[in-house]
Amino acid sequence: MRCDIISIFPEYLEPLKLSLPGQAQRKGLLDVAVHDLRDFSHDRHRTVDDTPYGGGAGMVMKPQPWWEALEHVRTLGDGTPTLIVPGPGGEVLTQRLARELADEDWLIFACGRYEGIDERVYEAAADVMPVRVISLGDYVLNGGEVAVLAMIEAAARLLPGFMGNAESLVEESHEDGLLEYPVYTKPATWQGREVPPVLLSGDHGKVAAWRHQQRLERTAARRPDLLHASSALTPGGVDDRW
Ligand SMILES: N#Cc1c(-c2ccc3ccn(Cc4ccncc4)c3c2)n[nH]c1N
Repeated sequence: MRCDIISIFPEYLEPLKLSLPGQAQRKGLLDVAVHDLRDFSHDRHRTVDDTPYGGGAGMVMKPQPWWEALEHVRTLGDGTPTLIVPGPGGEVLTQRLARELADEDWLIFACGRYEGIDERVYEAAADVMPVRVISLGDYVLNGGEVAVLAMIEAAARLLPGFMGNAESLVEESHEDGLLEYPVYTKPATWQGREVPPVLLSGDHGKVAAWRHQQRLERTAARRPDLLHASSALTPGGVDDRW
């Protein structure tokens, strides 16, 4: 998977060189390139924003730097990329959407700031590539960079060969519609608190049953909205909602 990210704060994306995304890049599973939007603004002050038509507070990101940046990035890869624009008005990122992103060969991420990007950029981009507006959730951020970090990590960890132990992906939260079970490690007693004895029993069937029950109870307590469609309620089922 190739990811090109356009931002006025390229340093915000430095964390992609660390941990899992960094490992994926070293494994050749993920190629990440970051581009400074200001490199595509040609006035003396490298301006990328201006006042909104129709009035109102804040500034809007100018179309010309964005279009020049997108056209430049499009020359860097093979085939047709999908443009992902983080925004509070987008479809909300879910595990299912993360899988869709992981299936893409080439993603361009447009990190907006201020009050957003001139709408004509979305229109012009949609003439030459698929465009998806994606939101992290129903709260407001100041820009798209944090969202892109989350989207790339959520997708990259699903790439075949990315996670050393693919089995660890199976019973994670949201993978089948249930939240994950509680986990414990040494020591067996800590501050007078015991690890549940079943986990020390060596009985894999009982451990599996206990863990499934814990997932059901946790989901009912914290995310009852997930319970209605979870395939995990019918063992062996597949939940295509995620
Ligand atoms: N993904 C995502 C997001 C964002 C988000 C993303 C990109 C930009 C660019 C600019 N802004 C600021 C802004 C613009 C318009 N309305 C409100 C705030 C952004 C917010 N907020 N909340 C999310 N879940």
